[in-house]
Amino acid sequence: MTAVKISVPGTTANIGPGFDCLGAALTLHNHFVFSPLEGTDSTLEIRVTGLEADRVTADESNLAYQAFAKFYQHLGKTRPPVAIEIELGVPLARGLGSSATAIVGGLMGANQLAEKPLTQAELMQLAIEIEGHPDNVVPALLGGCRLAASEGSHWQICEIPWHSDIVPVVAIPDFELSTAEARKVLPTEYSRADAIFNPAHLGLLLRGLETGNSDWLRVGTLDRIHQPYRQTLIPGYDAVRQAALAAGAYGMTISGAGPTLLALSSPIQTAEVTSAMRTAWQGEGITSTVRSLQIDRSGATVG
Ligand SMILES: Nc1ncnc2c1ncn2[C@@H]1O[C@H](COP(=O)(O)OP(=O)(O)OP(=O)(O)O)[C@@H](O)[C@H]1O
Ligand SMILES: N[C@@H](CCO)C(=O)O
Repeated sequence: MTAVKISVPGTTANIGPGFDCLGAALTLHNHFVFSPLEGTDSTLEIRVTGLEADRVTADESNLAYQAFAKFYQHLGKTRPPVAIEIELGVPLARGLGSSATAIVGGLMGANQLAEKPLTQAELMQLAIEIEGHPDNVVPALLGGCRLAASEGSHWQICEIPWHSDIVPVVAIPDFELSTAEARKVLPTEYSRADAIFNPAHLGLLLRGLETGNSDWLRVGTLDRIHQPYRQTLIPGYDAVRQAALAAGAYGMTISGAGPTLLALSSPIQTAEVTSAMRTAWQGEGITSTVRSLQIDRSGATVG
């Protein structure tokens, strides 16, 4: 078997009220190459290059390898010696689904090397089990904007139309926030008012994403499940949000678990929104990279 190459897009999860169920794939990618290791005693070699490469472990604790190992454990087979090359284009622990890329990359690499015993749906199920929630791994695997809802252990996945007039602008600060930390600050119980607020706003958001209706997007990005609790972990959140809205963004949310902030903008306002978010963060003493992206339609690809 020769080497297999897998490309996996980063993602923006939640998009406001869609906590743990809605996410979209973005046009920034991590690349993985899996090669059988032959003619050596070693069972694992990992090389990481690209963005903040020194922050990713190159041993058995590596998340892409953990997913690779989980695949063989699921099949009840011994995992083969493997060399993994990882080229990072998705910033780590910033709310852009870097962990989902590693999980999807590791599972797909293993499936290819094993000559595809699992279907895409089975890989998706395993990926959701490893990540613990579907909103990053599903769009990372399938591409597009996806809503995931479970019935017992079975998942219904629905593609959400994303209007061409909506540009995702991501403002990525130069500090990390791990998903585990950002989940710790969430309450375990919510009021009835909050339980009503979120599904109403999610419905509005989905119609806003489909139609490009600016009022539905503005109101539909509001949320009471995670953002009110997490925004305190993101210095400059209020300033960047006000700047993005003043520059004409339809709405602004925390991307995934943060700290990246996601503005939804019309194409004509994108340059202004981008510059306003960068300047607002600069005013708080925080350096950021602000990029306007597109929705990745392909998901994880082989070759
Ligand atoms: N390409 C990769 N290969 C191996 N491990 C990775 C890779 N990318 C990310 N990781 C691991 O995932 C961790 C980040 O996961 P975390 O869930 O905290 O953030 P995220 O996935 O970037 O954000 P979010 O889930 O909010 O979108 C990294 O610290 C690293 O351990
Ligand atoms: N839905 C997840 C996405 C980040 O992995 C969260 O907000 O915690």
